[in-house]
Amino acid sequence: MTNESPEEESRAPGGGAGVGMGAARRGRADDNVTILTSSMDFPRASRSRADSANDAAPSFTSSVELSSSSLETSIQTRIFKIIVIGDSNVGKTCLTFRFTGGSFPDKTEATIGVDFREKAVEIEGETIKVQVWDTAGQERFRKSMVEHYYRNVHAVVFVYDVTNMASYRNLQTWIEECNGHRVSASVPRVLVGNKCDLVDQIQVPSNMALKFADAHNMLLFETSAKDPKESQNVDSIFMSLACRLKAQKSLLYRDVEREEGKVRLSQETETKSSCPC
Ligand SMILES: Nc1nc2c(ncn2[C@@H]2O[C@H](COP(=O)(O)OP(=O)(O)OP(=O)(O)O)[C@@H](O)[C@H]2O)c(=O)[nH]1
Repeated sequence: MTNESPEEESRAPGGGAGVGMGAARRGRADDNVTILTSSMDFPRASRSRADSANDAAPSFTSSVELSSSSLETSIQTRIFKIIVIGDSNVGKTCLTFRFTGGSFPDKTEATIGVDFREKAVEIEGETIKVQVWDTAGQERFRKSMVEHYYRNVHAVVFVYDVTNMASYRNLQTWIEECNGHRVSASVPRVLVGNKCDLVDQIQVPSNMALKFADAHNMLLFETSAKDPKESQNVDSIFMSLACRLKAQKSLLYRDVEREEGKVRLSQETETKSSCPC
């Protein structure tokens, strides 16, 4: 299956990985992509209890219950699960907040376990729910949850802080953790350098990050969850993944049809080429 090699599709237009406060992606006017609802912030019981990692488990359970209560909607609407991974304090919560809520949170606390946020978007006429899992960066708040993060994941966003070289160096560890949980190579991954608004404090040069992204077949986004001018670029991180996932699924449908001996491509496959992402 051609789109089972995300490496090719992950390149920014023009061949190389995209970089530079989203310049490569800004030109992609989302003509075929509409954000339908502002956001849905799932109950965040986990934030109020910082005592132990085990406290995170009830929070997860309550979110699962919420999901099953909206089963009817889920049957009609595809859900893409995207997890956001990286060191503590790199801005994972702020990025997910910016995408799902359109704003920068006044105050954040360390994520305990996981927070879920969801946003409905329309891509080529199909409504898709992008479910973002904002994971804890601190080891002590991750322990009991890691298996849940990676289960049935559709895409992964690796985040580092451009003003913190250690957070960049640690990316290798996060990638190893991801691979260690048997996340398939066909699961799209992107790299995000956050806090680009702090121009005087940048420690991670773009070309270094670009090489790393290239070596791992990832698209690179350098952006800022804080800078409102970057909000479209933050949206592009998640929308590019949603578009790729939609395209992948379309090809899967096509392959099923082939197996059944049908030659004609499904309509969804035919519309793939018009996806702006
Ligand atoms: N200047 C600047 N600060 C940011 C940006 N994004 C996040 N921050 C700040 O960085 C700090 C950490 O942000 P979080 O989003 O909570 O970090 P996190 O990666 O979710 O941290 P954990 O939950 O511990 O894993 C907060 O003080 C944010 O206000 C950004 O783009 N620019």
